Amino acid sequence: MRTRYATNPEQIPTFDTEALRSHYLVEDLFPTDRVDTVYSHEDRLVVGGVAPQTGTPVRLESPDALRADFFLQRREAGVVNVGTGAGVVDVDDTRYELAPKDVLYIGRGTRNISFNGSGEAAFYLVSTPAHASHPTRHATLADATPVSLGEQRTSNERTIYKFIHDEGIQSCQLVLGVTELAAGSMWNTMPAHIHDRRTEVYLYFGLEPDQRVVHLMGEPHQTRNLIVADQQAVISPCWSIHCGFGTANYAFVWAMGGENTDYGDVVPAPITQLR
Ligand SMILES: O=C(O)C(=O)C[C@H](O)C(=O)CO
Ligand SMILES: [Zn+2]
Repeated sequence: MRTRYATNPEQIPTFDTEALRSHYLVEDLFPTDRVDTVYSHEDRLVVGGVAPQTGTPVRLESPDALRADFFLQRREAGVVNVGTGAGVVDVDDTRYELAPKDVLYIGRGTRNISFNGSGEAAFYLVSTPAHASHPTRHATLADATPVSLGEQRTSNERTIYKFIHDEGIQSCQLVLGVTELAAGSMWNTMPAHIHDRRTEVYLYFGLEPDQRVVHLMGEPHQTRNLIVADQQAVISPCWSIHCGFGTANYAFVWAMGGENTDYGDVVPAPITQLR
């Protein structure tokens, strides 16, 4: 398990490109037949990934840093298949087949979780501390709450699929969904926003290997950029905007943890005030 400590917006002017990347960008998150995890001290979010290849079940072990008997002893998790084909997640005695972009919410107290696939599935995991146990739920894009935003004129036409939120799959604090950009639209989350009560992580996927997303972060009056490749994540502290534009089409998983599960609890960062 890798660790990322929390940062303060006053540090941003002192960070060069490498410092920005080492604090906020998560690379190499999908090793073959092994689960990798990153523990962020921003709201204690854990992100993880695995690309199961051989058909052998890959078990989610509890890293020492959690000091737990099993990974979800005091946590809940959302899993999204960000690969190109189906894969299987075994949760205790139940088997879930996840098509690309399917989501599985796994409640606190679940002891045994393993990932199976033969090369096409890639499982992304986001976990937050949990004080109660909610039922495990599998959902497809068709089950999610879709919200259409943006327009072609501003190159930000997109559909936001909300899966885990206060009016969808119930959780303690995890909020999670998937956003798809319309063909020809490049901007996500523009106009941007911040949410002081929640940390957010974006995981970009479905981007061709030779293309990139330019992700903007920082306080609205002091922005920076990170150049992000396919299947890489960006940690966004509560004081930071999080938006980006791709050099080609892409999708992303957004996931939050913190004070509430109210998707709408955001403060807009108007385009004209960005610097
Ligand atoms: O394109 C968008 O706009 C988003 O997907 C925004 C995210 O859902 C988000 O940042 C939620 O706080
Ligand atoms: Zn947000």
